Amino acid sequence: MGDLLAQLGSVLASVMFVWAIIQQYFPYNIRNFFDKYSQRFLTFFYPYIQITFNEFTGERFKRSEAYSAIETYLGTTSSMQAKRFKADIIKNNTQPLALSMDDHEEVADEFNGVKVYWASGKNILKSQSFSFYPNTDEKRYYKLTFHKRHRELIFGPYLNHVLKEGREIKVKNRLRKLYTNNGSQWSHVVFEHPASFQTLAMDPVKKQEIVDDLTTFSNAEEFYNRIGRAWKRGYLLYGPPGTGKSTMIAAMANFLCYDIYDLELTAVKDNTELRRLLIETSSKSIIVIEDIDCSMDLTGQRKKDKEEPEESDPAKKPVKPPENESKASKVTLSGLLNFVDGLWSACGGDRLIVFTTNHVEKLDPALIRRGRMDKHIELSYCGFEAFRVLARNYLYLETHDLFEKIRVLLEETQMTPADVAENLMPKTSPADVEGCLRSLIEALENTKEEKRIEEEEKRKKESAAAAAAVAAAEVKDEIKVAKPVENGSNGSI
Ligand SMILES: Nc1ncnc2c1ncn2[C@@H]1O[C@H](COP(=O)(O)OP(=O)(O)OP(=O)(O)O)[C@@H](O)[C@H]1O
Ligand SMILES: [Mg+2]
Repeated sequence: MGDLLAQLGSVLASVMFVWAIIQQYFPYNIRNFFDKYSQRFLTFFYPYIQITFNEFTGERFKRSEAYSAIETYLGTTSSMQAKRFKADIIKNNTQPLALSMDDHEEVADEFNGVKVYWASGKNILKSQSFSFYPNTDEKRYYKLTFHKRHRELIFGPYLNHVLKEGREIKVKNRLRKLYTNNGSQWSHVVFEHPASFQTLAMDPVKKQEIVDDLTTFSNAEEFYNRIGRAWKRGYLLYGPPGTGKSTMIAAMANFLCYDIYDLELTAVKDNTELRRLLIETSSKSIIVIEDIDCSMDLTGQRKKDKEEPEESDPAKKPVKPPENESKASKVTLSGLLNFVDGLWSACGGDRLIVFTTNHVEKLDPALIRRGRMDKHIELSYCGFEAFRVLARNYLYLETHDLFEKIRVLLEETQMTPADVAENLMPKTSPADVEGCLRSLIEALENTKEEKRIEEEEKRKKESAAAAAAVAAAEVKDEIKVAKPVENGSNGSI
């Protein structure tokens, strides 16, 4: 055995020596020829295919999108196999670190029962210039190896799967942003609102319906392409103040991992500026216009139209800004309609457009028709199920003897989730659970009493008005009865 190894060693040494001579002294053409045929010879016996994904392709400074998607994908796939990782901090609620496998690691992956191998590596190019701090030029790559009989599966579905998954994980891990417009420019901060659908207090059936709708929408790129519609969806959230409209938007953004563009319509000069702002929004984002009835006077346009006949198309008429606005915003209803579903609204990827309002009845029907605002969601006063979510969030409470009383009171009164939440907010540490529930009961009873007094006064006023009307009618009748007598007496004279 020892002899055999010694012989093998000497053969290898000879081959390497000959190869070194060839490299040194043979002209380039011959070397190339030799390379080509040795490769062919090898592939004849070697049944595996290899694909290399370089970190930088073409322009040196632009990182390859495929490389970074693969890096992210392998970060999750390799976490159970690789032994050395590179870690980067990401500020994400669920995961603080993004892992990717370190150089010269190899992991296996499986797709439809086919095994493939990913290896990471790097080429180091020596720097030509002399420096005390040698500047090595590292070129990283991933190498995918698989059997040639799976060529079609790997080139098509598998690589698509890797790139799609990688991009999706990347979107989830990135820091999300909250943009707002300062005139025609978007500026942003990091979006860190902690709201989620778990903490949102509303009827669970309705909540699940919204979650399902969002999930279906975010996965429906092919469907929207097939039916020939732009991949976007409009939500109208309406309800009294403090019922969770803004909170729901934050929950939607966290659920889908989308950025938020909070559009301040009164700061937009005209329709052109509005369109420019739209074009600058990125895909996978939620465009929000809060309190749409306050930011624009869209409401009375059709009515005012009759008073001001000079502009025949109501949609073209400039929107009147609130009275204290010195600069008139020339955004029109038609400009806004185009923003929501005109040709420009289709550029870029998936987008949600969300309007919120306290007065849905004031909005122009054209603005909120299906197709523009596909889903109308009413956020209303706190019901018992919504209360239970708040009790769980604020007091870690699943059930309590006082719940039944609260259920009855909630049915009899109208209190917003914001008010209920304020009463449940612990004022001591540890929380005085019973005290919080009693303070809520007291608040509910006060609201009930106020409502009763209000209704009684209303009833009194109504009955007083009715009595006054009856008295007036009686006086009228008396006059009518008296008149013929007067006439009769006059006639007789
Ligand atoms: N449904 C809800 N679930 C959980 N918290 C809620 C809910 N509604 C209101 N809140 C609480 O009340 C506060 C106000 O809610 P939010 O700002 O979402 O109301 P809104 O409907 O947007 O009101 P407005 O119409 O005045 O803008 C939030 O900070 C949130 O903590
Ligand atoms: Mg709000």
